Amino acid sequence: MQPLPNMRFAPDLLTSQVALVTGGGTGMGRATAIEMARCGADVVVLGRRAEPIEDCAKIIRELGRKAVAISTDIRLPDQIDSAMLRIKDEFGRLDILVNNAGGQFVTPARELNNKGFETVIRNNLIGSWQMTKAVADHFMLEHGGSIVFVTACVRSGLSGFVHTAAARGGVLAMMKTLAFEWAEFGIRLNCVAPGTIKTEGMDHYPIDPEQWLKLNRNVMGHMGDVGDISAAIIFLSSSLGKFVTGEEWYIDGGETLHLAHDARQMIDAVKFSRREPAVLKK
Ligand SMILES: CCCCC/C=C/C(=O)SCCNC(=O)CCNC(=O)[C@H](O)C(C)(C)COP(=O)(O)OP(=O)(O)OC[C@H]1O[C@@H](n2cnc3c(N)ncnc32)[C@H](O)[C@@H]1OP(=O)(O)O
Ligand SMILES: NC(=O)C1=CN([C@@H]2O[C@H](COP(=O)(O)OP(=O)(O)OC[C@H]3O[C@@H](n4cnc5c(N)ncnc54)[C@H](OP(=O)(O)O)[C@@H]3O)[C@@H](O)[C@H]2O)C=CC1
Repeated sequence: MQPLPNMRFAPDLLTSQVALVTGGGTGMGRATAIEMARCGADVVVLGRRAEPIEDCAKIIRELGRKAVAISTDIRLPDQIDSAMLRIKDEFGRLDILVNNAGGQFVTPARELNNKGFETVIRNNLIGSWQMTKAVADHFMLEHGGSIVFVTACVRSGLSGFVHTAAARGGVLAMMKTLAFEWAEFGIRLNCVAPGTIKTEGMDHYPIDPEQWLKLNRNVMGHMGDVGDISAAIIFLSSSLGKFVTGEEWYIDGGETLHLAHDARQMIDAVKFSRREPAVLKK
């Protein structure tokens, strides 16, 4: 597990709020769940494996907040319904949903079969929809709330990840649609799109952090940390973001600035091309 980032917000920012973080046992979800508790929220930590979510809930309880860990697969509606009933029972309300759970694998599109594509769509798009709809039906259409989706930087596609590019693009369009439809119920929805963030999730990828840096070319020259993402999520979830809805926020260390043309290269191509282009050599 990574060390926790320093506290960034006022300790009463989320007082009286109940938050649910999917994928809350590890990585960015864990950091967000714990930071929300430090800001005064009670927290539901959700994920499939019991151990990481229980561990996170224990840390939150040690901070003096109420926390429950609920083992749930966001792809399974029956499990989601049970989770909602448990939350109603334990807390009576839910003010914040962070749709952070997700994952994918790297593959060229030509080698991806239909089952693999559907697997990632089910996890990263349909899972987020099911959680969002359940939370709205059970809680937020009645008393309002805030929903943040953790997506990815897919504005220009994402080579090697066609499945997740499609899923995250779908989440963005869904989020904007719901932000319009549900504004009248006091529900705000936004996306946070991380660039390359150092988490245990990265261990699933066949590449070390130094290689990642060469590939993603962010202008800061280092990976982000979980606190960079939790800070953005908490800003949007809390009263600090009360006038923000339907937005997508790239937290990527300037990774996507490379989409722009660098005219300095006309003057001195060698001096200014500081990094290798992100082309995977065969
Ligand atoms: C967004 C891009 C930015 C770059 C960096 C991003 C980093 C992160 O997001 S890190 C944090 C997220 N964590 C992960 O990504 C975790 C790693 N991935 C997974 O755990 C899994 O791949 C999964 C969650 C996406 C799917 O798991 P599961 O539902 O258990 O699916 P199966 O393993 O049963 O596979 C079903 C089906 O999918 C195809 N498939 C799975 N893995 C691969 C693979 N490595 N290569 C090609 N195809 C794969 C395949 O069709 C599988 O069916 P079978 O062949 O019958 O097993
Ligand atoms: N790290 C990065 O650079 C980037 C990450 N992202 C996305 O950000 C999010 C957080 O990633 P990160 O913290 O790095 O990685 P992690 O792998 O640490 O977090 C993913 C979490 O999601 C949970 N999860 C996955 N599938 C399901 C499911 N079907 N039901 C319930 N929980 C599930 C996992 O727990 P369990 O397996 O126990 O269910 C795990 O705790 C993910 O959606 C990821 O794809 C996007 C861009 C870049």
